[in-house]
Amino acid sequence: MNQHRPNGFATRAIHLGYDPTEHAGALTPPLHLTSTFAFDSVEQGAALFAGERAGHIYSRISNPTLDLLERRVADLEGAEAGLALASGMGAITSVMWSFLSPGDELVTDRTLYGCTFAFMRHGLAKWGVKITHADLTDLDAVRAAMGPRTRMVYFETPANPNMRLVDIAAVSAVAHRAGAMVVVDNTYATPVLTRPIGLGADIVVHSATKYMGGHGDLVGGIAVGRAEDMMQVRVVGMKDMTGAVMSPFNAMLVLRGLKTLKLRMERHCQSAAIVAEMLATHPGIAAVYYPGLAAFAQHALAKRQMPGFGAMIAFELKGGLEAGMAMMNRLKLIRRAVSLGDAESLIQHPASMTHSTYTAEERQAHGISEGLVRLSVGLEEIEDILDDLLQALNASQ
Ligand SMILES: CSC/C=C(/NCc1c(COP(=O)(O)O)cnc(C)c1O)C(=O)O
Repeated sequence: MNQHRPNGFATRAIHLGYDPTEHAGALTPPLHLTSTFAFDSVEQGAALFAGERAGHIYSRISNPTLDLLERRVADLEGAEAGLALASGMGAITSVMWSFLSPGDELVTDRTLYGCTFAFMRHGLAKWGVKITHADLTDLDAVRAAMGPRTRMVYFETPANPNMRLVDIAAVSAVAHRAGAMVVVDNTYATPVLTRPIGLGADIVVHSATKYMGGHGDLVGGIAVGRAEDMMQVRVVGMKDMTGAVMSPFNAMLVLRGLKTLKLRMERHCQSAAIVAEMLATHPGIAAVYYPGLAAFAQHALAKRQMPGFGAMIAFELKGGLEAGMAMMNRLKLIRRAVSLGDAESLIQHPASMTHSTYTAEERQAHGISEGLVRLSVGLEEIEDILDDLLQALNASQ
């Protein structure tokens, strides 16, 4: 991950787009806690509404604190423009509503975060969008899934919860040949480890709740892409259809999180690699899914697509669901909680929690086993993380 170059990632994450001399010398950007903006004149207000002048009208449309966050995240992702939203689901739904209409088709991977899966199956499908799940690791399957009305290909890489990877460049080439746009949920990797725009994606979405905020103290979402696409999501999907706007206060917290994102990801990845190696050799473990392990089915793609392998690990115990739940209940330091990407290590059971939106049959069909355990490796001392996992694992031996 050593991408040092003038104005490198960490430098831009701290400085891009803000000059203290333009704000009374304030080192940190001002927080614009305002719902609305006053006009010099009725004519100026009318010109702003007509789009004839640039400026702020109302904080459900835009806000100066959000502006800075949007510019910074777009830059870090290598995109033209960005949009800050109330949550990851706010970002995902605002993008989908902006570009999909009844009769359109959406091709998506076999593994998705539970609420994304539910939105597609029980939201979009109800409004006449055809959802096709395909194995996006098989390019022939992607080609076969593309139809005359396929408008969008959507996937997560690595995917929540079983760590499936998708070859962004390869799938984007197939999708673009078929006239479809590519939307990638980059929550698990972050732009530190993967920048899908540079690999062919048209739009990237994030749950900023996770690594970008990084401290478990906010819910937020991000979308980045071409300027005209982001304007479409801003004025159609977000402003009118979901209203899923980020608060300026949360934008300030995400701006603060971004300053240490690269530093935190380096530590997260370092610790996760050690934990994954321990799990892979522990007698009580039946399977470990971590892109950085040589035994990981898509390790070659992981090495090609990711300079670091992230901090999410999925694994199964030999005693299945019962052993997994007993182990999780014996943990003392690692918190039993959903969400991920926090300073605190978090562990949860997808089948009964984050992916309980799937039926048991759907989970089986989508590669989410009943006994799967998902671990978000935090920033505690690695010795303490290992001690907690080992005491919980060994008690069952
Ligand atoms: C109730 S479960 C807690 C949330 C979890 N995930 C969220 C998530 C979202 C949606 O992001 P928000 O709307 O900010 O939660 C989008 N994309 C991905 C890959 C995600 O993991 C979770 O614990 O897996």
